[in-house]
Amino acid sequence: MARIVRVARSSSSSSSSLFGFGSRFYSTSAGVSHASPSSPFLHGGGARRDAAKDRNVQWVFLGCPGVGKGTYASRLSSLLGVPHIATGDLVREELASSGPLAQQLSEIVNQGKLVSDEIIVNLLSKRLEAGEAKGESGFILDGFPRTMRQAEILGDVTDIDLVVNLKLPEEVLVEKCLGRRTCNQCGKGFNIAHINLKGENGKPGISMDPLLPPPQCMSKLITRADDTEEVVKARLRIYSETSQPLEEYYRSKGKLMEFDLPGGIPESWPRLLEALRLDEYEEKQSAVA
Ligand SMILES: Nc1ncnc2c1ncn2[C@@H]1O[C@H](COP(=O)(O)OP(=O)(O)O)[C@@H](O)[C@H]1O
Repeated sequence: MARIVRVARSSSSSSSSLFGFGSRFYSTSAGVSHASPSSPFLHGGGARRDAAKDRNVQWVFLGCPGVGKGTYASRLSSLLGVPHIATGDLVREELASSGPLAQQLSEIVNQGKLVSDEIIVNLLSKRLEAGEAKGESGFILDGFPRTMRQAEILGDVTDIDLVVNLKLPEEVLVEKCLGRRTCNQCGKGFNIAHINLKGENGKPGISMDPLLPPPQCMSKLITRADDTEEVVKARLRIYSETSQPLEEYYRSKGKLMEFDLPGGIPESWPRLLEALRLDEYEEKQSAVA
Protein backbone atom coordinates (compact mmCIF):
# COMPACT_ATOMS: atom_id res chain seq x y z
CA MET A 1 0.00 0.00 0.00
CA ALA A 2 2.70 2.46 1.00
CA ARG A 3 4.50 1.85 -2.22
CA ILE A 4 1.65 2.88 -4.45
CA VAL A 5 0.91 5.97 -2.40
CA ARG A 6 4.48 7.01 -2.91
CA VAL A 7 4.17 6.46 -6.64
CA ALA A 8 0.88 8.23 -6.92
CA ARG A 9 2.59 11.35 -5.66
CA SER A 10 5.91 10.83 -7.28
CA SER A 11 7.54 11.81 -10.49
CA SER A 12 8.60 9.10 -12.86
CA SER A 13 12.04 8.92 -11.32
CA SER A 14 10.86 7.16 -8.20
CA SER A 15 8.14 5.08 -9.74
CA SER A 16 10.49 2.23 -10.31
CA SER A 17 10.23 1.32 -6.64
CA LEU A 18 6.59 0.55 -7.17
CA PHE A 19 7.30 -2.51 -9.19
CA GLY A 20 10.56 -3.41 -7.54
CA PHE A 21 11.90 -4.19 -10.98
CA GLY A 22 15.50 -5.12 -11.40
CA SER A 23 17.58 -3.52 -14.08
CA ARG A 24 16.60 -6.10 -16.65
CA PHE A 25 13.15 -4.58 -16.78
CA TYR A 26 14.46 -1.18 -17.62
CA SER A 27 16.32 -2.07 -20.74
CA THR A 28 14.80 -1.28 -24.08
CA SER A 29 14.69 -4.17 -26.45
CA ALA A 30 16.70 -4.20 -29.63
CA GLY A 31 13.82 -2.43 -31.29
CA VAL A 32 10.42 -3.26 -32.62
CA SER A 33 10.67 -5.45 -35.64
CA HIS A 34 7.21 -6.86 -35.67
CA ALA A 35 4.27 -5.48 -37.50
CA SER A 36 0.98 -5.96 -39.17
CA PRO A 37 0.79 -4.79 -42.76
CA SER A 38 -1.12 -1.70 -41.64
CA SER A 39 1.07 -0.95 -38.69
CA PRO A 40 3.48 1.92 -38.33
CA PHE A 41 6.24 -0.60 -37.52
CA LEU A 42 6.53 -1.77 -41.07
CA HIS A 43 9.63 -0.05 -42.34
CA GLY A 44 9.82 -0.64 -46.06
CA GLY A 45 11.08 -4.04 -47.11
CA GLY A 46 13.70 -4.38 -44.39
CA ALA A 47 11.88 -6.82 -42.19
CA ARG A 48 14.20 -7.96 -39.46
CA ARG A 49 13.54 -11.48 -38.46
CA ASP A 50 15.51 -11.54 -35.24
CA ALA A 51 15.57 -14.73 -33.28
CA ALA A 52 12.89 -14.09 -30.70
CA LYS A 53 15.15 -15.17 -27.89
CA ASP A 54 17.49 -12.28 -28.67
CA ARG A 55 14.74 -9.81 -28.05
CA ASN A 56 13.77 -8.59 -24.68
CA VAL A 57 10.07 -9.09 -25.24
CA GLN A 58 8.05 -6.60 -23.22
CA TRP A 59 4.66 -6.74 -24.80
CA VAL A 60 1.14 -5.78 -23.82
CA PHE A 61 -2.05 -7.41 -25.11
CA LEU A 62 -5.11 -5.20 -25.22
CA GLY A 63 -8.59 -6.27 -26.21
CA CYS A 64 -12.14 -6.70 -24.97
CA PRO A 65 -13.09 -9.43 -22.52
CA GLY A 66 -13.45 -12.65 -24.47
CA VAL A 67 -11.37 -11.57 -27.46
CA GLY A 68 -8.74 -14.25 -26.82
CA LYS A 69 -5.92 -12.23 -25.22
CA GLY A 70 -5.19 -15.10 -22.86
CA THR A 71 -5.09 -17.71 -25.61
CA TYR A 72 -2.73 -15.84 -27.92
CA ALA A 73 -0.59 -14.36 -25.16
CA SER A 74 -0.12 -17.81 -23.67
CA ARG A 75 0.83 -19.37 -27.03
CA LEU A 76 3.32 -16.58 -27.68
CA SER A 77 4.71 -16.93 -24.20
CA SER A 78 5.48 -20.62 -24.83
CA LEU A 79 6.96 -19.84 -28.23
CA LEU A 80 9.19 -17.01 -27.00
CA GLY A 81 10.01 -18.34 -23.54
CA VAL A 82 8.76 -15.28 -21.69
CA PRO A 83 6.14 -15.28 -18.94
CA HIS A 84 2.51 -14.61 -19.76
CA ILE A 85 1.19 -12.49 -16.92
CA ALA A 86 -2.59 -12.03 -16.81
CA THR A 87 -3.78 -9.63 -14.13
CA GLY A 88 -7.19 -11.37 -14.19
CA ASP A 89 -5.42 -14.58 -13.12
CA LEU A 90 -3.64 -12.70 -10.33
CA VAL A 91 -7.00 -11.41 -9.13
CA ARG A 92 -8.52 -14.91 -9.26
CA GLU A 93 -5.54 -16.35 -7.35
CA GLU A 94 -6.06 -13.73 -4.68
CA LEU A 95 -9.78 -14.55 -4.56
CA ALA A 96 -9.03 -18.24 -4.19
CA SER A 97 -6.50 -17.62 -1.42
CA SER A 98 -9.17 -16.20 0.93
CA GLY A 99 -6.60 -13.66 2.01
CA PRO A 100 -7.61 -10.28 3.45
CA LEU A 101 -8.39 -8.82 0.02
CA ALA A 102 -10.60 -11.67 -1.16
CA GLN A 103 -13.96 -10.37 0.09
CA GLN A 104 -13.37 -6.88 -1.30
CA LEU A 105 -12.22 -8.26 -4.65
CA SER A 106 -15.08 -10.68 -5.06
CA GLU A 107 -17.64 -7.88 -4.77
CA ILE A 108 -15.87 -5.80 -7.42
CA VAL A 109 -15.19 -8.64 -9.84
CA ASN A 110 -18.69 -10.09 -9.59
CA GLN A 111 -20.15 -6.75 -10.67
CA GLY A 112 -17.81 -6.63 -13.67
CA LYS A 113 -16.06 -3.56 -12.27
CA LEU A 114 -12.36 -2.79 -12.29
CA VAL A 115 -10.23 -3.38 -9.24
CA SER A 116 -8.47 -0.21 -8.05
CA ASP A 117 -5.21 0.75 -9.73
CA GLU A 118 -3.57 0.50 -6.33
CA ILE A 119 -4.55 -3.12 -5.72
CA ILE A 120 -3.85 -4.30 -9.25
CA VAL A 121 -0.43 -2.64 -9.36
CA ASN A 122 0.44 -4.27 -6.04
CA LEU A 123 -0.57 -7.71 -7.31
CA LEU A 124 1.40 -7.24 -10.53
CA SER A 125 4.36 -5.89 -8.67
CA LYS A 126 4.49 -8.97 -6.45
CA ARG A 127 4.20 -11.27 -9.47
CA LEU A 128 7.04 -9.50 -11.28
CA GLU A 129 9.25 -9.57 -8.22
CA ALA A 130 8.68 -13.29 -7.80
CA GLY A 131 9.46 -13.84 -11.48
CA GLU A 132 12.58 -11.78 -11.29
CA ALA A 133 13.80 -13.81 -8.35
CA LYS A 134 13.38 -16.92 -10.52
CA GLY A 135 15.39 -15.32 -13.33
CA GLU A 136 12.51 -14.50 -15.65
CA SER A 137 13.13 -11.95 -18.33
CA GLY A 138 10.62 -10.03 -20.41
CA PHE A 139 6.85 -10.49 -20.24
CA ILE A 140 3.63 -10.55 -22.14
CA LEU A 141 1.06 -8.64 -20.12
CA ASP A 142 -2.58 -9.56 -20.58
CA GLY A 143 -5.27 -7.38 -19.01
CA PHE A 144 -2.86 -4.67 -17.88
CA PRO A 145 -2.89 -1.73 -18.28
CA ARG A 146 -6.65 -1.16 -18.21
CA THR A 147 -6.62 2.52 -17.21
CA MET A 148 -4.50 5.50 -18.17
CA ARG A 149 -3.09 5.63 -14.64
CA GLN A 150 -1.91 2.03 -14.98
CA ALA A 151 -0.38 2.82 -18.38
CA GLU A 152 1.47 5.79 -16.94
CA ILE A 153 2.80 3.76 -14.02
CA LEU A 154 3.94 1.04 -16.40
CA GLY A 155 5.53 3.60 -18.71
CA ASP A 156 7.40 5.09 -15.76
CA VAL A 157 9.06 1.83 -14.83
CA THR A 158 9.71 0.07 -18.08
CA ASP A 159 9.84 0.33 -21.86
CA ILE A 160 7.00 -1.44 -23.58
CA ASP A 161 8.07 -2.58 -27.04
CA LEU A 162 4.77 -3.46 -28.56
CA VAL A 163 1.08 -3.27 -27.77
CA VAL A 164 -1.10 -5.74 -29.65
CA ASN A 165 -4.76 -4.74 -29.82
CA LEU A 166 -6.88 -7.79 -30.62
CA LYS A 167 -10.30 -7.15 -32.09
CA LEU A 168 -13.52 -9.05 -32.72
CA PRO A 169 -17.08 -7.85 -33.34
CA GLU A 170 -19.06 -7.30 -30.13
CA GLU A 171 -21.71 -9.97 -30.89
CA VAL A 172 -18.93 -12.55 -30.97
CA LEU A 173 -17.40 -11.35 -27.70
CA VAL A 174 -20.52 -11.97 -25.61
CA GLU A 175 -20.95 -15.46 -27.04
CA LYS A 176 -17.30 -16.25 -26.49
CA CYS A 177 -17.37 -15.12 -22.85
CA LEU A 178 -20.48 -17.16 -22.16
CA GLY A 179 -18.84 -20.21 -23.77
CA ARG A 180 -15.64 -20.06 -21.70
CA ARG A 181 -14.87 -23.04 -19.50
CA THR A 182 -11.84 -23.99 -17.42
CA CYS A 183 -10.84 -27.47 -16.29
CA ASN A 184 -10.65 -27.29 -12.51
CA GLN A 185 -7.99 -29.98 -12.49
CA CYS A 186 -5.47 -29.07 -15.22
CA GLY A 187 -6.39 -25.38 -15.36
CA LYS A 188 -6.63 -25.26 -19.16
CA GLY A 189 -9.17 -23.01 -20.84
CA PHE A 190 -11.73 -24.16 -23.42
CA ASN A 191 -14.70 -22.69 -25.23
CA ILE A 192 -17.93 -24.45 -26.05
CA ALA A 193 -19.41 -21.66 -28.21
CA HIS A 194 -20.08 -22.27 -31.92
CA ILE A 195 -19.69 -18.86 -33.54
CA ASN A 196 -21.12 -18.23 -36.96
CA LEU A 197 -21.54 -14.56 -37.70
CA LYS A 198 -22.67 -13.75 -41.23
CA GLY A 199 -20.80 -11.05 -43.11
CA GLU A 200 -22.72 -7.83 -43.85
CA ASN A 201 -22.11 -4.29 -45.09
CA GLY A 202 -18.80 -5.31 -46.61
CA LYS A 203 -17.58 -6.85 -43.36
CA PRO A 204 -16.47 -10.46 -43.56
CA GLY A 205 -18.34 -13.10 -41.57
CA ILE A 206 -16.62 -14.91 -38.73
CA SER A 207 -16.94 -18.52 -37.82
CA MET A 208 -15.18 -20.20 -34.93
CA ASP A 209 -15.34 -23.80 -33.96
CA PRO A 210 -15.60 -24.56 -30.27
CA LEU A 211 -12.39 -25.39 -28.49
CA LEU A 212 -13.53 -28.56 -26.79
CA PRO A 213 -11.74 -30.22 -23.88
CA PRO A 214 -10.28 -33.72 -24.04
CA PRO A 215 -12.48 -36.45 -22.49
CA GLN A 216 -10.57 -36.43 -19.16
CA CYS A 217 -11.44 -32.74 -18.58
CA MET A 218 -15.06 -32.94 -19.73
CA SER A 219 -16.59 -33.59 -16.31
CA LYS A 220 -14.36 -31.06 -14.57
CA LEU A 221 -15.32 -27.92 -16.46
CA ILE A 222 -16.16 -24.82 -14.49
CA THR A 223 -17.49 -21.43 -15.60
CA ARG A 224 -16.09 -18.22 -14.18
CA ALA A 225 -18.49 -16.59 -11.74
CA ASP A 226 -18.18 -13.30 -13.67
CA ASP A 227 -19.02 -14.86 -17.04
CA THR A 228 -22.78 -14.38 -16.78
CA GLU A 229 -24.50 -12.36 -19.51
CA GLU A 230 -25.19 -9.41 -17.25
CA VAL A 231 -21.66 -9.19 -15.89
CA VAL A 232 -20.07 -9.78 -19.33
CA LYS A 233 -22.09 -6.89 -20.77
CA ALA A 234 -21.03 -4.66 -17.87
CA ARG A 235 -17.38 -5.61 -18.47
CA LEU A 236 -17.66 -4.89 -22.19
CA ARG A 237 -19.22 -1.50 -21.47
CA ILE A 238 -16.51 -0.58 -18.98
CA TYR A 239 -13.85 -1.81 -21.39
CA SER A 240 -15.10 0.34 -24.25
CA GLU A 241 -15.21 3.40 -21.96
CA THR A 242 -11.65 2.95 -20.70
CA SER A 243 -9.86 1.51 -23.72
CA GLN A 244 -10.00 4.43 -26.12
CA PRO A 245 -7.57 6.71 -24.30
CA LEU A 246 -5.24 3.74 -23.80
CA GLU A 247 -5.27 2.88 -27.48
CA GLU A 248 -4.67 6.53 -28.33
CA TYR A 249 -1.78 6.71 -25.86
CA TYR A 250 0.03 3.74 -27.39
CA ARG A 251 -0.87 4.77 -30.94
CA SER A 252 0.70 8.17 -30.37
CA LYS A 253 3.87 6.42 -29.21
CA GLY A 254 3.89 4.33 -32.42
CA LYS A 255 3.57 1.12 -30.41
CA LEU A 256 0.05 -0.01 -31.20
CA MET A 257 -0.49 -2.91 -33.57
CA GLU A 258 -4.15 -3.40 -34.44
CA PHE A 259 -5.09 -6.97 -35.22
CA ASP A 260 -8.57 -7.98 -36.41
CA LEU A 261 -8.92 -11.65 -35.65
CA PRO A 262 -10.05 -13.37 -38.85
CA GLY A 263 -11.69 -16.32 -37.04
CA GLY A 264 -10.73 -19.01 -34.55
CA ILE A 265 -7.26 -20.20 -33.62
CA PRO A 266 -6.53 -22.14 -36.85
CA GLU A 267 -7.03 -19.02 -38.99
CA SER A 268 -5.83 -16.41 -36.53
CA TRP A 269 -2.64 -17.92 -35.08
CA PRO A 270 -0.66 -18.09 -38.36
CA ARG A 271 -1.83 -14.60 -39.31
CA LEU A 272 -0.81 -13.23 -35.94
CA LEU A 273 2.63 -14.85 -36.23
CA GLU A 274 3.00 -13.29 -39.67
CA ALA A 275 2.00 -9.88 -38.35
CA LEU A 276 4.55 -10.23 -35.57
CA ARG A 277 7.12 -11.50 -38.04
CA LEU A 278 7.45 -14.66 -36.04
CA ASP A 279 6.21 -17.09 -38.68
CA GLU A 280 9.69 -18.23 -39.72
CA TYR A 281 10.77 -18.46 -36.11
CA GLU A 282 7.81 -20.68 -35.26
CA GLU A 283 8.57 -22.96 -38.22
CA LYS A 284 12.16 -23.35 -37.02
CA GLN A 285 11.04 -24.08 -33.47
CA SER A 286 8.54 -26.69 -34.67
CA ALA A 287 11.21 -28.32 -36.81
CA VAL A 288 13.56 -28.60 -33.83
CA ALA A 289 10.85 -29.93 -31.49
N1 LIG B 1 -5.61 -4.17 -15.00
C1 LIG B 1 -6.74 -4.34 -14.26
N2 LIG B 1 -7.28 -3.26 -13.61
C2 LIG B 1 -8.38 -3.40 -12.85
N3 LIG B 1 -9.06 -4.55 -12.68
C3 LIG B 1 -8.55 -5.67 -13.31
C4 LIG B 1 -7.37 -5.61 -14.12
N4 LIG B 1 -7.12 -6.86 -14.60
C5 LIG B 1 -8.09 -7.65 -14.11
N5 LIG B 1 -8.96 -6.94 -13.33
C6 LIG B 1 -10.15 -7.46 -12.62
O1 LIG B 1 -10.22 -8.87 -12.79
C7 LIG B 1 -11.42 -9.21 -13.54
C8 LIG B 1 -11.09 -10.37 -14.46
O2 LIG B 1 -10.08 -9.96 -15.36
P1 LIG B 1 -9.85 -10.70 -16.74
O3 LIG B 1 -9.68 -12.16 -16.52
O4 LIG B 1 -8.74 -9.99 -17.45
O5 LIG B 1 -11.25 -10.48 -17.41
P2 LIG B 1 -11.79 -10.17 -18.84
O6 LIG B 1 -12.26 -11.49 -19.34
O7 LIG B 1 -12.90 -9.25 -18.47
O8 LIG B 1 -10.74 -9.54 -19.70
C9 LIG B 1 -11.83 -7.95 -14.24
O9 LIG B 1 -13.23 -7.91 -14.53
C10 LIG B 1 -11.45 -6.90 -13.19
O10 LIG B 1 -12.39 -6.85 -12.13
